[in-house]
Amino acid sequence: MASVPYRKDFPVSWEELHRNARALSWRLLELGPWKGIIAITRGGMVPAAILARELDIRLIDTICVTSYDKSADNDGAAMVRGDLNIIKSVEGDGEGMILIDDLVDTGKTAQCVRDLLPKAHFATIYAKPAGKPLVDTFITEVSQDTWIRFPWDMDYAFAPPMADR
Ligand SMILES: O=P(O)(O)OC[C@H]1O[C@H](OP(=O)(O)OP(=O)(O)O)[C@H](O)[C@@H]1O
Ligand SMILES: Nc1nc2[nH]cnc2c(=O)[nH]1
Ligand SMILES: [Mg+2]
Repeated sequence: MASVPYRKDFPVSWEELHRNARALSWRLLELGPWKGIIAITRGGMVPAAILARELDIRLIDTICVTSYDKSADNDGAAMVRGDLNIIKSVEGDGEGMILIDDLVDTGKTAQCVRDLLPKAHFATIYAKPAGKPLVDTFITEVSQDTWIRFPWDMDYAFAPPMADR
């Protein structure tokens, strides 16, 4: 699929993220029982912590991945996509495990981790259309041309009046 330019900015607050992660927990609670959670670093770690609390899961593992070339600049939306690199994987096929990430965009990360852990239940908070078919459970769909800004990537800053923008 040809890459889609990001035209819209979608800032997410801590409160909104927490609410969505709890909504995801409700859905997953109905689908359990679960043996544990595998968080896809780094974006999957905060959702994993919230799921673990709500589902009373103590077994949390990580699959450690880098995908975007951080050399372009520090703004994710402007970053150049690089090859996916698995720094650390998980033993087994993922059976009984929730595999969690913050979002699925092109589906490149999802495809890679699904190939490694084919029996895991892959869940995300946000999904864009290109990656949506690879996700078993997600909460909120956003358009392909939207860049989601997570609370851990943002700081409080002055916003100029709309008339001045
Ligand atoms: O569907 P894709 O196009 O593969 O994009 C989705 C992935 O991109 C982001 O991670 P990123 O690689 O930016 O790293 P991070 O989680 O460490 O921030 C996000 O957390 C997903 O893991
Ligand atoms: N923060 C963030 N990272 C991404 N990686 C791929 N798509 C996105 C996105 O929309 N937001
Ligand atoms: Mg990620």
